[in-house]
Amino acid sequence: MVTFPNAKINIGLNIVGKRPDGFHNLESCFYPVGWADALEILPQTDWHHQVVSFTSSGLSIPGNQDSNLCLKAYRLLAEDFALPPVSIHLLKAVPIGAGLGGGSADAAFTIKALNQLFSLDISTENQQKYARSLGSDCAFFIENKPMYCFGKGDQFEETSLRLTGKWILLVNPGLHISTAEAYSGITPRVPTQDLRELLQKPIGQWRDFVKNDFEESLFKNHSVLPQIKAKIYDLGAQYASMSGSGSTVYGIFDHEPDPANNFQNSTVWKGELN
Ligand SMILES: C[C@@](CO)(OP(=O)(O)O)[C@H](O)COP(=O)(O)OP(=O)(O)OC[C@H]1O[C@@H](n2ccc(N)nc2=O)[C@H](O)[C@@H]1O
Ligand SMILES: Nc1ncnc2c1ncn2[C@@H]1O[C@H](COP(=O)(O)OP(=O)(O)O)[C@@H](O)[C@H]1O
Repeated sequence: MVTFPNAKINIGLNIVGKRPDGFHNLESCFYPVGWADALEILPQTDWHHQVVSFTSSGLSIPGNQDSNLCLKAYRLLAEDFALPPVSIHLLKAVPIGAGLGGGSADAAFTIKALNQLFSLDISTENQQKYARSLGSDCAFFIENKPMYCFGKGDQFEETSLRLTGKWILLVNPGLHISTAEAYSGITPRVPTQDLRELLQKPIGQWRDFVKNDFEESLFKNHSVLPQIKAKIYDLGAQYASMSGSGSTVYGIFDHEPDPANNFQNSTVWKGELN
């Protein structure tokens, strides 16, 4: 089976408080985008095949293969189900440590693929429970549709926000910002305006109201980030922001953008939103 674990963007991201478990409570709208890895999971009938093998190609993934989130997801399900041996191959295309949730998507799509491949009959809710234990934004990718998220980013409320047909431009300057590092630069605060209400305003007004709390500290330390954001607005974006804990900056357009030579040394992706 081949599936395509896609990235997400954060539209608005408020870090509202620190939790007793050391994590932070946040409020954000998570929106799926088309930039994706390719994940192949093949059942192995060969009796001497090891229980699970993992290989990857494309972008190189930091850390050893054994800690890959796809393997972690397999092993997690194997605690509760008699899973047949499989070989997993991941073609990594979504930048890593980029605020796009790429690793979390791989984990969630592994859970979904194993569930389907072996007819495990795990409910959506229980798939989300498994995903939650692998990463805070992992559960989002089980349903993989626009959601207002809160708690650790692992609790959801339906949103009517749809940007179908709009264009998105994603610019990743290759700066690896670890999520833990980004959170350490934040002073949490409860926002004065409810993000759900702000997102009901016309998209052209979001610029003044819809904020990503990580921008303040990270833009100070990494000047390339505000430069990219300004260029995206220059290209005619209706709204631009950094996604998650960075370093990807995105723009939403009502037409196909032409990034031309504006973003040398960055990886650029564009596509239509669903
Ligand atoms: C910032 C966000 C916003 O969407 O996205 P990304 O930038 O990673 O895409 C998420 O909160 C990232 O979630 P995720 O990447 O799954 O985080 P995890 O692996 O669970 O945690 C990594 C580290 O980030 C910090 N962390 C994470 C989530 C959270 N709600 N509070 C935290 O303080 C903790 O220090 C934790 O050890
Ligand atoms: N399949 C995977 N894809 C990307 N990163 C992975 C994967 N498996 C494990 N990781 C680890 O997760 C880290 C990326 O997590 P994070 O900083 O939250 O980035 P992202 O924004 O891509 O979710 C990497 O440093 C890497 O060591």
